[in-house]
Amino acid sequence: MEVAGAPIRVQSIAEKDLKVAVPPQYIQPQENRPSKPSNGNANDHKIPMIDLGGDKQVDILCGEIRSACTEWGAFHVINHGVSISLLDEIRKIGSSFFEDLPMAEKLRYAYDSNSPASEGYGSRMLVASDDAVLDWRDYFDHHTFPLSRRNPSRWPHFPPNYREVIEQYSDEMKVLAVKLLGLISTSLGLPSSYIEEAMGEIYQNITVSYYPSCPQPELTLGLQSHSDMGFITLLIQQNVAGLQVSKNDDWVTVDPESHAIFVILGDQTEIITNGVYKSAVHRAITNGVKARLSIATFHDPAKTVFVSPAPGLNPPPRYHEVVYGDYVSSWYTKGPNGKRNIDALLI
Ligand SMILES: O=C(O)CCC(=O)C(=O)O
Ligand SMILES: [Fe+2]
Repeated sequence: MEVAGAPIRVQSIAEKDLKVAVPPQYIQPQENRPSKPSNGNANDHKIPMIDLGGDKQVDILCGEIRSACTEWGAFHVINHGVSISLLDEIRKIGSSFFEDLPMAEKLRYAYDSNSPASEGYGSRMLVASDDAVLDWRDYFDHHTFPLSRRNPSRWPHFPPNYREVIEQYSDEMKVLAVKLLGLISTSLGLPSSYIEEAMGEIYQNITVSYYPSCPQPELTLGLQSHSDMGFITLLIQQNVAGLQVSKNDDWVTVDPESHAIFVILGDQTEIITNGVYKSAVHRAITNGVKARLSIATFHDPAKTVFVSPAPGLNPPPRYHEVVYGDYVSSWYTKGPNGKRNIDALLI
């Protein structure tokens, strides 16, 4: 945890005269360091791109979703219904907050280091213990749904349209998330509202992550390997690559596609689909020359919701029922460590 009154952000480390070496807390053990990504042209390394627009038949669309979810647990979507200008706008206000505001101004929005997953500007979301290796990342987390959690006065006041853009983006991403959860349910022969109803009220967070350029990208990670805890994450990147998805013991780089939205299945989707669809293990690497920006929109259930495999799907049940709040607590105490948390639920 941070020392009160002395918050450290990766951006301030990167801007000091540390041009040649990163502080030791950021150096990953050998086995976690990013080796050369093999992102060849082989078909099994091509992340699916699904077109949601047009008048494609639902069974064709669901076939594409099923194959992407089975093989990857992640896929790009285009013609998703969110305007491209809104994607551009949120990328713009996100980088402006990190790059145009002085550190002292940004720190006025610092998250509460005593409460895990609190809203605001931080750098240590996934740190389970004091000796954990640190991610080369700063972020701003916004609580956006349910509306009772949404309080734009806690978000940046610069650039002036920042809060308005986040609100609009939040609303549009929720619509897309519900649509995708419907298609995912249908693609498994479940009623289209199955997952949405099992989730109950949707809890949505938007995390803008900023990865300053790093003097030793070969030794560090922007974000350690993990799967997301909730149901579905919708992610966009700016033009610098860095997100990687694990596939057959290899890391595949996700190309930043400016018009597309990247869909990542979380652990609760793996549980409810009884493992037919697996959550995607992913991480972010750093860049030696350029800073990188991503915006991830998470969709989770309330902490009191029980999640269990849909009856009759791929029997017998392979996961224990879990109370979502317990799952989150275990994640924050033990750290993500790949998929260790969901593995603990395997029957
Ligand atoms: O920066 C990225 O592309 C990954 C972000 C991510 O995986 C997360 O915030 O959970
Ligand atoms: Fe993630």
